[in-house]
Amino acid sequence: MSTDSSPSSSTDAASSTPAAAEPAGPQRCGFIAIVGKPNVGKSTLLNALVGAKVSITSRKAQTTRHRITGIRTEGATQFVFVDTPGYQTRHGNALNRALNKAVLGTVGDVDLLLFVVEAGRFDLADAKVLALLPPNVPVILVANKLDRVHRRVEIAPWLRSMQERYPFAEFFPMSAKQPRDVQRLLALCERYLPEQPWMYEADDLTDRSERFLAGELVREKLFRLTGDELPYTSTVVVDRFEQEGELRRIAATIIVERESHKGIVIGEKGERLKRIGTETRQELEREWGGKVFLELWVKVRSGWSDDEARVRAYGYE
Ligand SMILES: Nc1nc2c(ncn2[C@@H]2O[C@H](COP(=O)(O)OP(=O)(O)OP(=O)(O)O)[C@@H](O)[C@H]2O)c(=O)[nH]1
Repeated sequence: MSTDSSPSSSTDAASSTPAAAEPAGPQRCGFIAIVGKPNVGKSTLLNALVGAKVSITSRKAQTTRHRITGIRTEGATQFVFVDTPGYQTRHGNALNRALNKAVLGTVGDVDLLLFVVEAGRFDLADAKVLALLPPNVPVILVANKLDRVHRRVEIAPWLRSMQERYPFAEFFPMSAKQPRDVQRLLALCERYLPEQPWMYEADDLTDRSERFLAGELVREKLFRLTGDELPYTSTVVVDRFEQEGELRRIAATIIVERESHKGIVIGEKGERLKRIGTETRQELEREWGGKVFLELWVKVRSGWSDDEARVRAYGYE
């Protein structure tokens, strides 16, 4: 079993090569999917690996619904990351069927899988994701949130028990919040990517549009600021995105299932909705370096998550 606590000198060299330098060897490029049950830290890890905010994070489970590609180019290697929605097993409605399809569609055609769990833990929800992994793709077990494990001696026997569950290619205990761990994981991933020309420009971060990012950020603020009050079936649709010089005009609608949820989103005297808007606008302005005009609406569409056609219309398939 390799726990990769001591990366070889060749990977050290690769990880310390500045991104701008002319790559020495042949180009490498490949797809990496990050999978795992909700809330294990997939989005945090993706952002850390890419080195920029491309996927939203939240303490609330189930915030990532779309496939998001983050790209990192370092030395001669281009890592193309694919984030997947948390695998949903509790409900069988149309929204969840679409989510599960997205997971299955993503994992089959990648070069490497990062299966993320919380270090020292493995439960039924983890097992259900593990059961979906295709046998022909190498899988690194990422035991995340190691900083939360107080009794480190228990990690070795836990890793051995994990070894019996699946033929993992590597075992990697880490914390997605620890930059040194992230850099070591990147070096490890590099070894699994094929020699082939890059698919993107060296400075591309994501192939998702600004419009998409705007919707994701509204969703992030929505869930952050409503805590556990709002069910995950609420969503955001960007109705309008226009750019005039440095100014972006955005109109978005938060869609909820019940009148009572609408009240939660709007808050007392409209305070909460206002805060969701302000925080989103400020973050987008920082990200793009230009002014943003953001209009937010809240609409009730009861039963939308049970309606296949609507789920498709909102972009989940
Ligand atoms: N202490 C600690 N917390 C972490 C670490 N990685 C992630 N977290 C926290 O765990 C929570 C969930 O992280 P996310 O990145 O949103 O998890 P996710 O797996 O993408 O969640 P879904 O989108 O629901 O599938 C957040 O509060 C993170 O800050 C870590 O290494 N250590």
